[in-house]
Amino acid sequence: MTSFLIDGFPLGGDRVYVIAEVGNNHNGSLALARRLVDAAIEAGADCVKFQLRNRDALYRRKADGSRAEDLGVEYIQDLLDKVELSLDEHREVRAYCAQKGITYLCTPWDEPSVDALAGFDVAALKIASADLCNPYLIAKAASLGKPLILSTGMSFEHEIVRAIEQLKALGTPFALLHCNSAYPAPEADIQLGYLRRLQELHGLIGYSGHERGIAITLGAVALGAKLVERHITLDRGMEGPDHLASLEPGEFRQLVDGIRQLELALPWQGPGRHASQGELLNRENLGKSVIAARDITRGTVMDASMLRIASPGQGLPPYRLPELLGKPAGRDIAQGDFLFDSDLSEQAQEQRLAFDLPIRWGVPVRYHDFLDYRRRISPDLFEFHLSYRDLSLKPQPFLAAVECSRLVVHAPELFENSELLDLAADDPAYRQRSIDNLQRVVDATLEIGEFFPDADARLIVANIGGFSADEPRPLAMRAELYDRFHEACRQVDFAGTELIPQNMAPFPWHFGGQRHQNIFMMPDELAAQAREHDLRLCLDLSHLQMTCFHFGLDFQQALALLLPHSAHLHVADAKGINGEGVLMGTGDIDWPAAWVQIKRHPHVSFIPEVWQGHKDHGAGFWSALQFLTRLA
Ligand SMILES: C=C(OP(=O)(O)O)C(=O)O
Repeated sequence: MTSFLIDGFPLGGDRVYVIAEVGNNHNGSLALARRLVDAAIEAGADCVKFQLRNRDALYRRKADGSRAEDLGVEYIQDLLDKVELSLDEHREVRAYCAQKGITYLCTPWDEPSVDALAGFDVAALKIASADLCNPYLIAKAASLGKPLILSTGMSFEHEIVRAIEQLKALGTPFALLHCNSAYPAPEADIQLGYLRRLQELHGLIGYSGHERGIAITLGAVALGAKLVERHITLDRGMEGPDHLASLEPGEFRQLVDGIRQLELALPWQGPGRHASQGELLNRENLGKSVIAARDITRGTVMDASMLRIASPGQGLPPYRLPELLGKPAGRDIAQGDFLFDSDLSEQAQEQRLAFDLPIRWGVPVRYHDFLDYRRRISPDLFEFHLSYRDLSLKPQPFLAAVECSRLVVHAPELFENSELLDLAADDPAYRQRSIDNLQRVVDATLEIGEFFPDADARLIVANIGGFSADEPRPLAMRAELYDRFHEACRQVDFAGTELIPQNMAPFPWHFGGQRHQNIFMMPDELAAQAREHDLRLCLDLSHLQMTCFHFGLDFQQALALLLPHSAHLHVADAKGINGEGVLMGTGDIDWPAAWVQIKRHPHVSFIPEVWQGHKDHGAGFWSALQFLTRLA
């Protein structure tokens, strides 16, 4: 086991440990040292590190006390004369770090410095590259019983192996940092790929970088570095040995942000490659499928001339076309229709289906498939998912009267000119267009409503907006966003329809990409909105689960809070933060517990809203409804 804790931080996990190395960049000034601690905290570092030298012990002296050295050593010694902090000042810096709540680490450059740090209650010790080949200092540092971080710059592999063997024999937990000890280090000398070799030698590796910029250090993280050390300075132009190889605070912040992004991007849920939820959405829209090249009547044996490949990607993928050849069509397939898995089986399709469920249920439909569904099921409701194009169609040709006790219409998310519905938009003109669009949805709902004479309610589900592109809006803005939404609603003539805003997940997908949601997301806010504004909600359980997952909330508690305020449910499971709409039982929701709660609220209705449920004549919806029937 190579991982260990530094001050409670588990090294070796998904999160990278970021060390802001002050080294001597304080230039001997206690005030500057404190400012660098503040800058490191501000930049998001996990730890701030210093260097401690006992100059008498560290450097040799001739018998006469002189220190005549080569030019290079003399230059370094002269610089160090100017930039050291006294031991008392180091103690003050250590106390300042404790006060500010950031881990303090230090590199002792000699044995008396190890002794001094023994009194500092350090969480770990760093061994500089210059001491990797110094088993005496390594042994002395290990004697404190703390974990060690060792840099491997300026050394040869046999020296690294020797240090590893020494520490293993001592039983000291340690990490090894790949490093090139030039300040700044030329890119071509860094040999970042050596990280892979280092990882073979020892499982826990990191990178101590002295190059310019942040790209190479980010690359080190991509190659497996679990610790990263970079110098921090307030001004790269200052005099001192390390400033030129340091990052200024803004750059350090960019480095930390980049590392945190990589932490999200690097984990791989193998084996194999899985398409993400966002990709699946895009695959549906952009991908290709097998479709009928002409009308195929039931029983006709299919051959290549009857099939072709076209977009979108909602049917069988192109590489499965050969499986259909020689099979008799199990149904009448119209030219342009997708072919599905069910077209590969001999089983009769399109039989009627019935579900025995304790609350009112329905399925999502588009105008063009409504009559198909109506032939196969007798649900309590249909939920029409409208696109903005549908709003310019007359619904009459697509519909027939039904005896449903409820009508639900899902407003389009996207309108002309790629504009999302946003009743809380910053731009008043944009908001006005959203209001007008919502009014068009109301008008369409009234027309569809004529086919639902027995409906007790004509509900309009809407994702009402309040999202942002690059980052969440400040918390303090939420009240204003809600106010804008309510003001917008006052301008719509609902004419006997009822708007039920849908709760959203923290990162909704728009145009196949991720956004940040700011309102109608947190359970307590949703409940307060419903109470204070006499609103009923469309509660999307998959969104709710993702919200609870992201913010560490209890899903069942949130459900209990929101069911009394809900008119209608979208029922699907969710996995993690982005696995939206997965089939029940394949995600994170405890369904038996959720279903017991839902059954206590007979006023709600629901549709299964599982991802791609409509495909293959609603195969996903039927599985979802059967799953719930078994729970009921
Ligand atoms: C010089 C140091 O380390 P590195 O060799 O990683 O630059 C140090 O920790 O003081």
